[in-house]
Amino acid sequence: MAKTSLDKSKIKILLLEGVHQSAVDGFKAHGYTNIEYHPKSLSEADLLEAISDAHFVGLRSRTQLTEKVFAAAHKLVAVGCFCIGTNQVDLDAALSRGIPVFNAPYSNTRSVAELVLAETIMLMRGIPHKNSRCHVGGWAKSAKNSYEVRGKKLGIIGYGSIGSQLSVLAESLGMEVMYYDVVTKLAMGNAHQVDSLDELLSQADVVSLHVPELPTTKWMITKDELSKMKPGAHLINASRGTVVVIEDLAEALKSGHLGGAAIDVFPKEPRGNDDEFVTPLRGLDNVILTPHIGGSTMEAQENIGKEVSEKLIRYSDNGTTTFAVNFPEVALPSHPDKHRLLHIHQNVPGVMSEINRVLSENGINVSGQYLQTNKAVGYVVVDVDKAYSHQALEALKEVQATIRSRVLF
Ligand SMILES: NC(=O)c1ccc[n+]([C@@H]2O[C@H](COP(=O)([O-])OP(=O)(O)OC[C@H]3O[C@@H](n4cnc5c(N)ncnc54)[C@H](O)[C@@H]3O)[C@@H](O)[C@H]2O)c1
Ligand SMILES: O=C(O)[C@H](O)COP(=O)(O)O
Repeated sequence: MAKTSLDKSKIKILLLEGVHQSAVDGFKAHGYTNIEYHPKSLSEADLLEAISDAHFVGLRSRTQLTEKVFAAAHKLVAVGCFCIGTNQVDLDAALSRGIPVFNAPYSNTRSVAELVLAETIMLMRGIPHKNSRCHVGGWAKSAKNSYEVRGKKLGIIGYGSIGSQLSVLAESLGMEVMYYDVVTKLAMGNAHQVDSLDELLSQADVVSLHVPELPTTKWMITKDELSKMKPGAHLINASRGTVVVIEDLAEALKSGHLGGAAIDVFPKEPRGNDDEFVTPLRGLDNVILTPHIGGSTMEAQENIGKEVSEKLIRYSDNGTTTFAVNFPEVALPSHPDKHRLLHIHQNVPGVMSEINRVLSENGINVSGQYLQTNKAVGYVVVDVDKAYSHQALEALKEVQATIRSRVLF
């Protein structure tokens, strides 16, 4: 008799880095009960073991999914980044194995923008120093180097989801906003785009970084860029730790060239809350240090948990890949009364005709077919009568250039 439902208890979901309970609830509500949950990231050795029989993995910014890890993940079907950044995942290694990667591109953007706005005010008022004096019994009551943000210049590097929201919030406080981006971006309110990074650095009272980690943003801010900032200006980085050469920043702060900094992300971050945090910025009382919590609010984490688990569940149940960051995007209708075959192959000429040939040679009637490709990979979805799905899957496996195929009941 044809199988009509998948045994979801056999599908292992590996959740790392304390992703929100909303993700666990989402999986369970859809019948996925085999969930291995870890409140922090795993060492590489533990990760290799845990992922070896996992079908889905959910992680945040700390876990590195390298080529080596993918090579050990023999059953992996999809990856969920429960955050914005996907730089911790080797997206090409995933793609070459037919593994889509999903993320949550918007859910924590407001949280980051709010934090940066607050830090802008704190830095302009010299609060880090005043706060630390009070904590040791001092009393630094003074207006020296303490300014309103109204009328001051905020320079935003990277005017995407976070940068543009920050722009609106900062303007509501009367700040003049300028931004630098490699793409021409529509200005929010009265903000204006500048032509070069140098132009922004030389004018802004506060510079805030909101670029993704890319080869082109790696070590984007070195002592050269810092030296171009106005004396007494402040730097905020809540993007990625590899964007700023942290030793150079420490020097610029110690020399007094910069007035202060607020740093949320670091080239080296501890694996969990029990590990020591080491940075040359420790002990500088004009610096706000936060443990990569720009997006860590209850609202953001709950929303991210729901959003990414939904994307993984939709892919698992129905094959839909919309909003995958590395994979051909296919939005699929439900498939009542049919079985659905998913076929992922290298994107070379002739695969579609071969698929249709093997299906027709096996006498399989196709009731729906969907295709999308990107540069490297093609993704074909075929709906067939239930009685034929096993035979069709075997036939599809014979197609040359197949990376993987599976059936949804
Ligand atoms: N601290 C945290 O907890 C936290 C939370 C969320 C996101 N982030 C980080 O913030 C980054 C930005 O988030 P987003 O949602 O605004 O991303 P986004 O993709 O919406 O925007 C990024 C912008 O940077 C621009 N850009 C790319 N390269 C550039 C360059 N060399 N110079 C100038 N501009 C450049 C892009 O054109 C884009 O407009 C994420 O990639 C992530 O790494 C950190
Ligand atoms: O990319 C992101 O969304 C942020 O860096 C947040 O990462 P986290 O989930 O590890 O806090």
